[in-house]
Amino acid sequence: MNNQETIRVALTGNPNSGKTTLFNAITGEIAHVGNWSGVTMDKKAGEIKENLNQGQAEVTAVDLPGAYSMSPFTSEENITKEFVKNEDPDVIINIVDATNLSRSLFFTTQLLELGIPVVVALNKSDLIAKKNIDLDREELSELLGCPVVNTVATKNQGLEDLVSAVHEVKAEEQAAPFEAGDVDLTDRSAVEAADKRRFEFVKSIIDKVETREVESNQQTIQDTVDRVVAHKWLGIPIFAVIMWAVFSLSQTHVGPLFADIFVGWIDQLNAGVASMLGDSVSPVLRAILLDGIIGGVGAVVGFLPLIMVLFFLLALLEDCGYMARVTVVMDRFFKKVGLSGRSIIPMIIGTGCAIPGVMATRTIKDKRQRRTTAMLTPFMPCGAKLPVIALFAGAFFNDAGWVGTTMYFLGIGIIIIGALIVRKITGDKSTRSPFIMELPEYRFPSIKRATKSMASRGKAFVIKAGTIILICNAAVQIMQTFNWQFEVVAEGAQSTSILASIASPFSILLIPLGFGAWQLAAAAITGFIAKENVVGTLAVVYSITNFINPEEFALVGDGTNVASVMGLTSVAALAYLVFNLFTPPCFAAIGAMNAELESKKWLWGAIGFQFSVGYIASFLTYQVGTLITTGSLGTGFLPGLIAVGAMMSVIVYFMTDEEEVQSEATVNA
Ligand SMILES: Nc1nc2c(ncn2[C@@H]2O[C@H](COP(=O)(O)OP(=O)(O)OP(=O)(O)O)[C@@H](O)[C@H]2O)c(=O)[nH]1
Ligand SMILES: [Mg+2]
Repeated sequence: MNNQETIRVALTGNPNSGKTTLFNAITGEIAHVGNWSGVTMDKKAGEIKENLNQGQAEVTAVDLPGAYSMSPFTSEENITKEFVKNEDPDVIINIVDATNLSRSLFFTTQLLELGIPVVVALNKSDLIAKKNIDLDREELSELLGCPVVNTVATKNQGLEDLVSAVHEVKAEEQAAPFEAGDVDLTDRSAVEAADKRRFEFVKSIIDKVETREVESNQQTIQDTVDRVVAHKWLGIPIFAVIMWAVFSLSQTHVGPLFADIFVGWIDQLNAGVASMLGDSVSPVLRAILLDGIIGGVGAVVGFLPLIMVLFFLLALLEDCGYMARVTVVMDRFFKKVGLSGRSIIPMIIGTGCAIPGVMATRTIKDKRQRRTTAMLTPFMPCGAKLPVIALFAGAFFNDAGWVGTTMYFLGIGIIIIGALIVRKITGDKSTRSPFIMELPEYRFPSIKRATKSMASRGKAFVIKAGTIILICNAAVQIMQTFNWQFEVVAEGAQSTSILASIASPFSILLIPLGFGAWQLAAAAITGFIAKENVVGTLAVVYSITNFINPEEFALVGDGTNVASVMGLTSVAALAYLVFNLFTPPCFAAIGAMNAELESKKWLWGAIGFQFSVGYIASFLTYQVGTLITTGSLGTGFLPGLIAVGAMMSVIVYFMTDEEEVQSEATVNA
């Protein structure tokens, strides 16, 4: 083999076997790892680190989505299948979960039939002893006819051996231990018969190389925990309590301590720039710089510590294996409303950011389920919405942890109702594909992994604040400073500014929701560019530089003036929060929806639906809330009722539209 050439290595294996972890370990990249199946959606390439490679030919590794077999099943498995078949890698590293051999070797034997040299990485080999499994690695290597290397990807163990095995086999001929022979792939029963023979072959290997003790103590404990945590009813209140704890910790206890320091810095920066500018610059420019850019961005960035604490805690929950249990609890409800259990993963990813969440719907085979999931995923409150939640919980509700928790559960509730409505609209003809979520073992969560996950999300947040949020705040400040004749608006005549005149017509629509002020409408509108903008714009339009009170070590609470400046009742504030969280997501997420929905009709339907849902939920929050707290209905009840009624009738009209159902039926026929 020519030493100058690059060797292309494909990393393949079952979902959750540790492909991405291994990929990161050998290349030094930082692709996303998650403790459940289906995390990687697309292939990703990277160079293997020098020190592992001992000066041999360069090696490019490609991380692929997990697959159980070579037969096309869902689209992410297709990526794997197509890559292996078309791109003809020089070597395949098959990552096998050493604790789950019986499920993995089926795919391994298929890979060995391709005529491409294979190296098996027996990953997670640290867990073998813990689970009282005995594996004869040499025997396995003999029976498969390919090198088998023990690895622990999380601890960088076995990587040198793995890479040198790759160099050893790269030009080797390997004989497949099992040949399926010529199978007519269109003949279902022939394929099934071939699969059966393969399973028997795999079983014969397992019998020879593996001995398992029946059930370890640890597994029994794990089962007991699962019986409670993943219980069909108990699981929900447990989830609620855990989310509440996460919000309370990040928002009331730990987060504000860091936020305080942060806000101190922003204050200093503001003062520093102010004195630097002196009186030399015009007051308009001064306002744009200090109030618009530093004030607006600072108001958003001030929430960064809170969000990082929250992300850290969520990463811990994911890493210890708890989040996978939540999917089991939710699966029951999702199946009932015509979604697949697979829909849960996009939604959990969506709690970080709706864009990768929507993209993750690609793993759903059924088109209708995929589209429904893509249009409903943005209802999960994403990271960008957290500052908005934090601001309103702080300013109006004394940092209560229930505010965030309620928003999460409201999101889940809307998704379930939304799924029902979409099913009714499209007519449910699809078969329910079975969803097997392999529950990962509980384990002690890694502080390091959680820190990394937090840091990468924090970094994305800061980059966004320094770019798009900054530009928006500057624009908002300018539009607020000038009127259409480009004259500086006078004190007291703020309603003549460009911003006010654009936002005012919209604010009329918002009167029945309890917040018909142009400032609030403007913040909601900029929120469509990025949801953090809601906070930034509010800071600019109300000239509040900090939402976090440095003196009190806390978010703005009772004592401060944010609530009174906005002139909202608590109920109206809650309605405003609901409106911002549950109307359509930011434009970037809408772009992702467009890509996954693959239909303009679905896209506009989805946006219309999201807007109606947000409006109706907000209307109900304000009107019912006002009725309960004051004994009478809020302002604009009647026009609001008419608007809500109109939206609902459009939805109901589509739900009962026979033609729609028929066209679906012909497609299925
Ligand atoms: N104990 C142990 N855990 C591991 C090891 N390698 C990976 N893991 C864990 O296994 C889980 C799955 O890892 P990923 O790298 O995301 O798995 P993947 O194969 O890329 O999964 P998909 O992309 O979903 O197909 C993560 O929680 C890892 O921390 C290992 O060697 N030992
Ligand atoms: Mg992966």
